[in-house]
Amino acid sequence: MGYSLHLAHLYGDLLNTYGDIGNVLVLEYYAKQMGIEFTSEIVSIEQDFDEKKFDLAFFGGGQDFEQAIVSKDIQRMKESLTTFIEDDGPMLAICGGYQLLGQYYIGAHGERIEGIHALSHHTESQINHRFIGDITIKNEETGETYHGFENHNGLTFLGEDEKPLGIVISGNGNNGSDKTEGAIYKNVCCSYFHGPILARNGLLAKRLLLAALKRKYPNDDFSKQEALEIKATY
Ligand SMILES: NC(=O)CC[C@H](N)C(=O)O
Repeated sequence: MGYSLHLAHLYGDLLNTYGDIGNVLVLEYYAKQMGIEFTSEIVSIEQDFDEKKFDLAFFGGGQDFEQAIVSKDIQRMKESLTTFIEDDGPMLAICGGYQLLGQYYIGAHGERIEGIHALSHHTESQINHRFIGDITIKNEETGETYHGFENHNGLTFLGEDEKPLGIVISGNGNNGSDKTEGAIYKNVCCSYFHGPILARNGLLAKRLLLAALKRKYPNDDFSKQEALEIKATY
């Protein structure tokens, strides 16, 4: 049987800090090795997100200026994106995208940039400071270590129903104080990692692809795809 996955690249023309689009290329790269036909399309300003059309979604990072534009437009998609997430749709959200899935983000000039409230975290602002540099974290459940580069003003605080993507080994992470980095809620995976995150952490790409396959083809056996070996690339 031939497998296919179709990805929504949310605001891919506006939010693409440090080549976040590379995450889509990496998903395509591993999908090919797993025998999956992989396609993607950008869903942006004034377009609709049809939750039945997509098997996974990617939402990249951006600067406050672009984020404010996206914040206004994305409220139209609040319902369909929330339905997708609650229905176990796999999604990867980075930095600005991560912030916009949550309650709100206070920008560098104190402005409130509204999120879609699909996830329970919220993001405050640092005063005249950014977290910039290399970062390493470890996911406590899988034991996997992830490497990346962070550059953000926002200080994110997780909600009670969210788990961190990892515990900070070196670097700052969500807020520099509670040792958490990123968020996991259902099949949504959020992080401040640029790099792009999946180019340096192929195991995470594999997890997202497997989640999408299992959700779309619930009766199939994916042990062959699970066996795909991914070499460390960081
Ligand atoms: N790199 C980003 O996506 C940055 C997100 C946001 N503008 C911040 O500074 O926190």
